[in-house]
Amino acid sequence: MLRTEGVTMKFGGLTAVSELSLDIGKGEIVGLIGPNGAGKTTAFNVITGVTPPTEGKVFFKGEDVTGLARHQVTRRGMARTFQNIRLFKDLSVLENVLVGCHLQMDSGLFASTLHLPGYRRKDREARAFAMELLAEVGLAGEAGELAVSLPYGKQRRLEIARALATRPALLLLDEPAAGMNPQESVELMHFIRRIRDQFDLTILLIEHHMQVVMGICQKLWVLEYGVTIAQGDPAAIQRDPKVIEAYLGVE
Ligand SMILES: Nc1ncnc2c1ncn2[C@@H]1O[C@H](COP(=O)(O)OP(=O)(O)OP(=O)(O)O)[C@@H](O)[C@H]1O
Repeated sequence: MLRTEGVTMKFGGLTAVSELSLDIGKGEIVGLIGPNGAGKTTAFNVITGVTPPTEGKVFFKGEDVTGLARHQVTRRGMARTFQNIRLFKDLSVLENVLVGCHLQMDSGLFASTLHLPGYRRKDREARAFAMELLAEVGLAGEAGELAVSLPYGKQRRLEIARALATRPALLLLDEPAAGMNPQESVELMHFIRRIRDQFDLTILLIEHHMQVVMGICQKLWVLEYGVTIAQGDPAAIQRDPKVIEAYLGVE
């Protein structure tokens, strides 16, 4: 589903990501972990087309998507959430999800401005789909409220619903458990597994919360200063001396 070949990202003299080679199969839940500043978010930015890599290639569903713009990557079925929640604060919960739906709709500005019949039908369908997604993430009752009025955990779910609205095959989650208590984290694990099954997703997540990482990821890549220091299943990673020293030891 997703493969990167020797992806390197340099900012001036700093190598934020060095020769990262990921290989993620359809339906897998995979974790990208490492201490602060290890290059995880930079890797997400390269994969999702925010910045082209300095070197290396990104393949998505077998296609070379290196250097494509963000909207082109979205169209091909990749969606993400952000470490710092990025919702449209002045829009309602429903409208936030509709933004995601419209990113995937192919009617142009012309049709939408003139409110042509085809557009109106698509708009109705988008609203129905958005309401379905809100029901899935447990926010149907809050559809008309302002996004900013939701408590933190619900804003995270809304961000995921908006990402799902683009009908992705691959979902990238940047620290989905950030700021959650242990009970919320357990619920989040069930939630992530459920949406993976229900929406036929492949999931790549960045997470510091070890209980979540070890609980749901089938495979892990561990970065330190941009370098991949370990890769494998959670049990092997937990035993890896380099990982213990670099990361788990300081938890
Ligand atoms: N646009 C940029 N310009 C210059 N340096 C950058 C830029 N983006 C990231 N960096 C640097 O690249 C390194 C990796 O940062 P990145 O945010 O990818 O790490 P991270 O693993 O996501 O960290 P965290 O867990 O704190 O989010 C850091 O040293 C950071 O300061």
